[in-house]
Amino acid sequence: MSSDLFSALKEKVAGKQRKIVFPEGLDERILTAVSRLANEQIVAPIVIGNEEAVKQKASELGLTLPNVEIIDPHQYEEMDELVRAFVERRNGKVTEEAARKLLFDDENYFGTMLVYMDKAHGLVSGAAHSTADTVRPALQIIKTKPGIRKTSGVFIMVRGEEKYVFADCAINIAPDSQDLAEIAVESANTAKMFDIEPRVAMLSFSTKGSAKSPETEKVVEAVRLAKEMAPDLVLDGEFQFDAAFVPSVAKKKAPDSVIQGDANVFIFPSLEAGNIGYKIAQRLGNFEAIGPILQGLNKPVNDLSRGCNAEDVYKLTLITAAQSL
Ligand SMILES: CC(C)(COP(=O)(O)OP(=O)(O)OC[C@H]1O[C@@H](n2cnc3c(N)ncnc32)[C@H](O)[C@@H]1OP(=O)(O)O)[C@@H](O)C(=O)NCCC(=O)NCCS
Ligand SMILES: CC(=O)OP(=O)(O)O
Repeated sequence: MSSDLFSALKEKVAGKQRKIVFPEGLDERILTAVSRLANEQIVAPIVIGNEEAVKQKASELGLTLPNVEIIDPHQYEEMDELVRAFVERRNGKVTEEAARKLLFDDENYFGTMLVYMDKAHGLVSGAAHSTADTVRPALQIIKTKPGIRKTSGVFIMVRGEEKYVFADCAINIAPDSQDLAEIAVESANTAKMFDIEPRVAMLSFSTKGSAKSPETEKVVEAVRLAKEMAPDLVLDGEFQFDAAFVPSVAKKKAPDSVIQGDANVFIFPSLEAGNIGYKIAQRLGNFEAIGPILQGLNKPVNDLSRGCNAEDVYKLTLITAAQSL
């Protein structure tokens, strides 16, 4: 199923020559994926780094980089233009001197500015940087789409024929009810991009009032808000995971719900739950975890897990290119 999913994405982006920036030019996994993408002519990669060092590393790895653009921030002729635009975008929050230093020293800020300035269509980073360092430039510069308050990160969890969406597993540490409702609606939209007809479960440690606490009430309110935001969406909660996923348990715990153990989009109540939950499914349940895919940004920027391999980089790049169309 995972290979079907990616053949469809490949077909979608092939020939479109989407320019995707890779700030981590010296990472072996990144270079391996870039070489494959360039040789297959699926995207037009832009690698950030010292040209000689990147070429040397590629040659040590036995990789070719046909038609790969390598940009060294220290040699970049349009740096002044980037600095001016960055200062203007940050609107008083960064001085010219600090902006110049960030763009020279931090490849994620530099790469994100290339996307913001329409010199590239999307960015993939995070193989060697924490999520915070990878996404902060995007939150500050690219920002969220009109009508969306918060960006969030979903994983597509794939095992054989099974496909599920888990969110938020990457960004919002302590989402409130409004955040959770927005994450649910956005995740349902992302699910459709992967041919998943969304059936959304808002998760908790309680099912339909079996426990009451500020944590469970937060999810109950999120369900109410999400139904208001997207009345046609199949969505319910609050559910424990078994009530959302196992039909016989749903019959006992939530017999009147529209979800009868057949949810496929799972919204976790906190980042602790979401990040731990996806890694357990990945490492104990043998699910392939594709993502995190950031949703709600004006332009696609995606963050890899530092535990990724070259195949993960390749796949997240296909998703990034598809998001940019
Ligand atoms: C995402 C994260 C880095 C943002 O934290 P931060 O850098 O301290 O952010 P700040 O609160 O200083 O905000 C920086 C900017 O980002 C914006 N921002 C913060 N969170 C945002 C969100 N979820 N969506 C959109 N914008 C957001 C702020 O509005 C602010 O914009 P401004 O400077 O233009 O006013 C932080 O929430 C975080 O570390 N999350 C957990 C990441 C993680 O480790 N995940 C697990 C591994 S995947
Ligand atoms: C998504 C995620 O958990 O990223 P990392 O493993 O890099 O912290």
